[in-house]
Amino acid sequence: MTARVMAPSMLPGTLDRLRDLREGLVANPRFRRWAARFPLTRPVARRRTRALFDLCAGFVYSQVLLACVRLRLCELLRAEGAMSAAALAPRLGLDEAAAQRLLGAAASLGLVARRRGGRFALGPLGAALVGNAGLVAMVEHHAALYADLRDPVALLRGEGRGATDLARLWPYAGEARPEALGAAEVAAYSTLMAASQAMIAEEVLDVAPLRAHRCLLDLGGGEGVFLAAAAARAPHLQLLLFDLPAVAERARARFAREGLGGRAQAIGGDFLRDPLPAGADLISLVRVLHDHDDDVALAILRAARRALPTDGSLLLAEPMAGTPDAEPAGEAYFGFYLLAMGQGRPRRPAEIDGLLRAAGFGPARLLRTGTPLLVRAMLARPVA
Ligand SMILES: CC(C)=CCC/C(C)=C/CC/C(C)=C/C=C/C(C)=C/C=C/C=C(C)/C=C/C=C(C)/C=C/C=C(C)/C=C/CC(C)(C)O
Ligand SMILES: C[S@@+](CC[C@H](N)C(=O)[O-])C[C@H]1O[C@@H](n2cnc3c(N)ncnc32)[C@H](O)[C@@H]1O
Repeated sequence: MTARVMAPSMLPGTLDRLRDLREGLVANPRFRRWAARFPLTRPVARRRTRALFDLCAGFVYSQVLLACVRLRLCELLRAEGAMSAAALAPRLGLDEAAAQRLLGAAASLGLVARRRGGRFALGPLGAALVGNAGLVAMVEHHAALYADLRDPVALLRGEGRGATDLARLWPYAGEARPEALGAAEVAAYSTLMAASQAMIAEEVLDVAPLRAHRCLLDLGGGEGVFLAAAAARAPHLQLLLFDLPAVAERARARFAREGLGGRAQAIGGDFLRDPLPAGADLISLVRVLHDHDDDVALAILRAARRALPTDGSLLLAEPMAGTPDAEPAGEAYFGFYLLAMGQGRPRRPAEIDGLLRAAGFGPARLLRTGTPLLVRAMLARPVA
């Protein structure tokens, strides 16, 4: 018998068949009982049981986190050092047994850490929460998402579309005339975006080609936190922001507060109907495209293309689907978040590239951001 080298094109199909065979075995309860006892398969069985348990229980873990955030537990431990449950209880407004229960749960999740003498200190994950106002604001606002996800199948079937808590938070979603939104309607989401922008602006600006451009237009730029961070890095850069009138007003106030009035201009309008300001040779779309269905996303990119000179660039930055090692963040978290919001979807870089080409851009380059789970970035140039 002659040995045959497997052609590379056969490999994926063969691997898929082997995986199907394995999952077919796991789907058999008798095999699962055997594999949990057999020494060679037991470690894998335990790992998978743990993974499935975490999937079942994830919403409880999130509520433990919410309790810690609401009670400002991590800030307290940071300020005062390790403390016992008895000492922490009155500071948290809990009785000692409840404090002990919360601290035990938080320790099991890495938010706090057990110390000698029954005391608790900051844990590795709790430490990363301290001073991260954007993350704390995100955790707090998950109360709305939590309510909307109560019946995920109804959500998938489009029942109650437009009547979710998240649709109320993001009133431009599904709104025919978003430019008519008033100051009170844009305040909550603009504040949330401004607080969480700090987490991603530096990641994006680390890879943005600011030095190669004269004037940056941030489309859907919110309150201007991204542009203010760009201004600090690139003193030569002129800055333009375009957003809904009530949001642009908030950006104007921020630019004035931060002494950027001379360099930064905020223009109000609807990027789907109004002409975009001229003069920018770099346009950024930060956390904007995934908010919109494909037809609208394409219209935004076409508007950006029309506003750019042929030697200009488009910088697109947002969390994306299919990010290696962060797949659930894109597909599960942002997929269901945007479903609850009522429009948009997370896209893979190749899908964004397809939209960019249809809008008149050349092939896009994926830039290497430091934390791709939080934000990825792509750069494209117009085709002449
Ligand atoms: C010091 C020694 C000796 C050793 C140290 C070991 C070591 C290297 C430790 C690492 C320490 C470190 C640097 C930790 C850093 C941790 C960080 C930065 C954690 C950050 C976590 C960020 C999270 C979890 C962010 C979550 C973001 C969310 C949920 C964002 C949601 C965004 C939404 C909903 C946006 C909505 C907008 C819309 C509508 C979709 O357009
Ligand atoms: C998810 S927020 C992102 C804000 C900011 N780029 C950031 O990352 O913090 C999307 C922004 O797009 C703006 N926006 C939505 N629809 C718009 C439209 N039709 N015209 C102009 N801006 C719009 C919203 O007001 C909001 O500020």
